[in-house]
Amino acid sequence: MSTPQLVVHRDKELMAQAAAARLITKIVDAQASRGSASIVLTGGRNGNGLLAALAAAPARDAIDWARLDLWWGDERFLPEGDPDRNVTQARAALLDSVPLDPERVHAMPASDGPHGTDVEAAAAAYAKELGRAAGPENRGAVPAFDVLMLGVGPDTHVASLFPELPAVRETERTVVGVRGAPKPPPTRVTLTLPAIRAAREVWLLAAGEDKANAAAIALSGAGEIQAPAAGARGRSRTLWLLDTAAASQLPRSLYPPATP
Ligand SMILES: O=C(O)[C@H](O)[C@@H](O)[C@H](O)[C@H](O)COP(=O)(O)O
Repeated sequence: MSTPQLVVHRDKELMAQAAAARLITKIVDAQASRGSASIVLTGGRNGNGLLAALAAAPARDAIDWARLDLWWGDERFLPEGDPDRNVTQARAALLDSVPLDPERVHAMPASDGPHGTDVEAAAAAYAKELGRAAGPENRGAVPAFDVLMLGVGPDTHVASLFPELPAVRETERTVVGVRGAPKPPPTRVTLTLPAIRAAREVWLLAAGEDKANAAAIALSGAGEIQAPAAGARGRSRTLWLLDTAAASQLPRSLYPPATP
């Protein structure tokens, strides 16, 4: 697993624009080398801010939208179309305005879908969908996502992996249901750390003063059960994208980088 690298931007707007530019390049490169790209989206203000910046970026149409798979790191287990669902917000920010292949937009199940309110059945169905998309080189578990993005919560949660709750301790399953999440809504579906770590690159997004403590804890050697963001690592790259406010409490040894 890769060691985190940090990129600190002046403010959250610039962070969103720079991350969107970075994502366009990643997708175009993956499509050039492998024929298609697979990206895992995150909810939250920063994840949606990035999608809105991508929608406004002139270079966005360098992406071949029909050869892009979109997955989600977590979802609030609510009815289809609920404004609080991550997929609803992503559609409004970007997805509805680009020519994606609907078959390749892998939204997590809604609470009024085929599994009803059974969140574990919904999680198992998503795990199966991921398994179908995974090549044999990935042992059938999850695809080797090109980029998996995660917003970081003020309590160091990522996806719906909250400190000390059972989901963050999962070592076998790739997707689990969450009940009793400290942030509403309490019922959610989430990728687990093993699924997150299958990604080539993991990008953690943190902007604002309320993230400063979480970033400092997660980047200072905390354990992943207490600080889930600390366990979110990519196979070849782990990138923390921060604004100066979120970076303000990082240990001096991490930021600014030491000069040679
Ligand atoms: O499911 C949720 O309740 C949110 O999506 C949450 O997980 C969010 O991603 C982080 O708290 C970061 O949020 P911001 O990017 O809004 O700071």
